[in-house]
Amino acid sequence: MTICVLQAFLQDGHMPGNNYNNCNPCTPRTRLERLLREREIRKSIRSTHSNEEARDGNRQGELFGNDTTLIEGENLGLPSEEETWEGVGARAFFDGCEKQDGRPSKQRLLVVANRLPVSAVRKGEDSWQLEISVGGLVSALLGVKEFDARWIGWAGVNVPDEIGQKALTKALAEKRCIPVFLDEEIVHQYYNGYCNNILWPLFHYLGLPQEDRLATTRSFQSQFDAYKKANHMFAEIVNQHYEEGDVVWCHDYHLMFLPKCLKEYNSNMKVGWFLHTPFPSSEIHRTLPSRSELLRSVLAADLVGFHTYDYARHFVSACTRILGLEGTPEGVEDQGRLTRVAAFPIGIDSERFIRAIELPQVQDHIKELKERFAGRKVMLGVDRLDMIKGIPQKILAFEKFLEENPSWRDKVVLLQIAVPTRTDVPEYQKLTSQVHEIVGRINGRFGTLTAVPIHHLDRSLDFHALCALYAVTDVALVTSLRDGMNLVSYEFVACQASKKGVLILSEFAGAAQSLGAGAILVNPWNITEVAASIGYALNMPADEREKRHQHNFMHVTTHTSQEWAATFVSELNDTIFEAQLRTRQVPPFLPIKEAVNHYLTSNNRLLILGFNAALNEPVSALGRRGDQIREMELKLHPELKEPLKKLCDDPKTTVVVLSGSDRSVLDDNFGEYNMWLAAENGMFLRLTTGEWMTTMPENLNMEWVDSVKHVFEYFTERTPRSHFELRETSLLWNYKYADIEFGRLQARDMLQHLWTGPISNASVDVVQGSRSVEVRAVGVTKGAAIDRILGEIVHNKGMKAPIDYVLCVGHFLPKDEDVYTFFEPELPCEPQPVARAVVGNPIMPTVARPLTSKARSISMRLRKQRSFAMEKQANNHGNLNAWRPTLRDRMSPHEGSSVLDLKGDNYFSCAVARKRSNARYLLASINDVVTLLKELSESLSAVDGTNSRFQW
Ligand SMILES: O=P(O)(O)OC[C@H]1O[C@H](O[C@H]2O[C@H](CO)[C@@H](O)[C@H](O)[C@H]2O)[C@H](O)[C@@H](O)[C@@H]1O
Ligand SMILES: O=c1ccn([C@@H]2O[C@H](COP(=O)(O)OP(=O)(O)O)[C@@H](O)[C@H]2O)c(=O)[nH]1
Repeated sequence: MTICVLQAFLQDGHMPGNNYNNCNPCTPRTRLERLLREREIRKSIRSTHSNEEARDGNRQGELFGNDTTLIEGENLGLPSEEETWEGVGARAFFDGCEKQDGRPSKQRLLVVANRLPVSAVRKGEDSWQLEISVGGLVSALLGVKEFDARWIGWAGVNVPDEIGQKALTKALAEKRCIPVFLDEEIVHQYYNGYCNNILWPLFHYLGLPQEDRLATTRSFQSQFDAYKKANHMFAEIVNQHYEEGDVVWCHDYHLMFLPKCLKEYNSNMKVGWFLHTPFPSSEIHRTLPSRSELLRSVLAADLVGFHTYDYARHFVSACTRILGLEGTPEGVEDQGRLTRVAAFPIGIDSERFIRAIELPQVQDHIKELKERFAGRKVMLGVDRLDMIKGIPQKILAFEKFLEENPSWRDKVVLLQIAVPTRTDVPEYQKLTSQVHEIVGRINGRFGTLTAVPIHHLDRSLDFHALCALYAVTDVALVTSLRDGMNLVSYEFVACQASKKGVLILSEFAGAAQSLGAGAILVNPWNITEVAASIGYALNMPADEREKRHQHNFMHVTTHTSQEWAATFVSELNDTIFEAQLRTRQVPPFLPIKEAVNHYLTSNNRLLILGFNAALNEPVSALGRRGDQIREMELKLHPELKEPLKKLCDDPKTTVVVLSGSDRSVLDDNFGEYNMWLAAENGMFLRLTTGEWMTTMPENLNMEWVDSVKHVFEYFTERTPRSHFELRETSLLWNYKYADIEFGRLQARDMLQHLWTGPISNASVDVVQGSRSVEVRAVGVTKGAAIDRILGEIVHNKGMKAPIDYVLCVGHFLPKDEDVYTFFEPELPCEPQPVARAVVGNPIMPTVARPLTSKARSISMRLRKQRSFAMEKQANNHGNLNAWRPTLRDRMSPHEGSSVLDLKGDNYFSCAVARKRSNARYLLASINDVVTLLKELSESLSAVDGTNSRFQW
């Protein structure tokens, strides 16, 4: 559904379907407008659909098996092959998205999760019995019916033989399931080892196992290798079944590597990843040896989802702190690519539970239970037997309650369903014994000949028995030490329409964020508090129970699993739609070959190169800590030394390094080359064989320096690992080595002060970098300086032929991007007025000398030519496109010899590692700059000896 709507957007920018356009003519423009519109459509489809269902006699109830054992032909809630379409009433919304038979097609969805919704039990060489798997992930996804879904996963069993694999594949196909066959060794290392012994406890704040507690001979590394291998096996099966346009939805911590594998196979695949567990604070995640690799793999997805905002925030923070990437309110950005990160709280198929309570077999169960526990209040715990569920803590709190409230001892019973899980992992085996021991002790202590206070079951219940239990419960006790969401709490609420029992809920379960107002929230580690809450719940007056229940019931019935899945998929589609929009605004990558060819065929070339983040040595990925002294100095990339030398020595090439850095930094790095250095955004200029001179405008006001210095000192003192540079014409405060979040907060404060405080009236420009704040004299930009620099170069070289090739490469601040547009005829650009510098300026270096008058006159000529071009453009304002002046037009030699002779294709402006830019092209990283300059220099060697057309 969603994909059809969005595809139609992409094609013509209009919502498909006349009906829709008639009722609301506005076309959604923003992301939020689009998502709201989609939600409206979904609601409308759903209400039509449920009316039809009511008319047809409620089909959904039949879709779900009544027992945990399924025999062939029974359905799972996933529609069968024939049932891929429902909701005839939706047709109006699907014009242009119809199948050949006239029915709208549903969004195809590949759900990839470690565990299939069924586990297989072998009954013979080629016969299998399928049982519903237990766990929140399965329960939630079975409720999702709006998609043409297939489920890819492990069937929970080792099938070494081909006959068995074929038969199981066939049996699963009927349930729209596709198996991934993992052998025993992989399961042991990947599932029991890396997933359940490392990631699971870590993500639930239980820490990493000590290396000596990892299964004897198995090291962390071999488990991680198995994890990656298993993820590749999942990817292989996805690739086999993938069809263009499919949404691939990867689930959980088992498959953190999968998004990367899938994108490597097909970068156009729409990939979402959702985590069902908590994502811990970055301080916990950073203890994981494979922390960066896992984060990067997940970031390959288009959309990353979590149950709560907290988990999403932790993830973004881990990416910022561990990978050094940019976290934004939308997600995580890496070199212009955005991975959207958001919270999508899961829900349940509440209708299914509400309807189940009315079924005769459930009513029978309810009757039986009521009789069995007559005269006693029923307390209930339903959990997998997992250490995160806090079962021992729960039982101990119950013991404390009985101890302190003797009058309740024969009036209350705790039913604890503890579903065995991950039984091959030693920690889980230990937990089973521990729980048995505590239950035995308490029953021994408070039991009588005819009754015990705790009924503990080490098994799962079928759906109807579970619903009956939920319905007769007075107090549900969820004491998870950490829990991604906890659907048991939702299911309990859904089954309590008549009883309106009380929910005691751990504040460490994701569900606490949604059901917190109606439940009694507890800290499960505080046994005294939980015991007191039990007393409070058992004694709660009816009107309070009613109010609390209504609050929770409303949430559970509106935030369903259907809504959850539809929202996730809808956002995933929209994320891709937005990325496409963004891509259209992003310049293309530099065609290096073309740039080299034009370089070779030109006679007078000018290379303008930025330094910071364009030519410097990037910090190695492995050693990347970003906080060490050795990384703080700007150093020319070692691989650039040779090519740069060659380019500088070429008589037909002039190289200028144009940087914000001060003169000493440029002297240190480039002093040995035959090139021009333009320091402090072009305020100082020197040919490396000569002295520094200044191009600084004479009326530059620098009175603000002391006040700004004072502000920068203040923030530097209070922001560890930040530093500031006092340059001649600007001050730069840099926090790239500081704690990134703290640095950002400090920068916000600083900017606020600079923009609105006493300095706001000074003639300064405050320039915000990604991890810096710079204050410059007003009007100082690289673009403004280039005019004067060119004037000096042209004069100095006594240039005879015009410059017929310009390559301008840098990671420039947006403010300095006017350097790209300087050479562009189409874009307006205001050069700064040029005037002689004042040598006596308080912060002027004594060694710098002003521009020569000849250079100034050339620079003036350049500027005149520019305004002539712009005038021409302005005169054509009726039809701007009718006359587009080329640089040749602009620089036509009506004042003597021409300076520039650029056709559009001889000008290559290029932004490094930026997502949006006024440059014509992009280079992804410094490494690409290295490749480019190497190729240019090598091309010179290839044509060595042909330089006789020397034109200078
Ligand atoms: O498949 P198993 O290893 O036997 O484990 C069962 C599932 O446990 C986890 O469930 C989580 O998902 C629930 C729904 O989002 C959530 O409510 C709960 O808090 C989580 O613990 C696990 O994440 C699943 O992958 C397992 O299948
Ligand atoms: O005997 C049982 C006990 C539990 N469940 C289901 O197991 C899921 C547990 O999900 P939850 O989110 O609470 O925790 P998880 O086990 O996924 O960590 C719920 O949907 C329960 O209905 C079940 O089917 N049979």
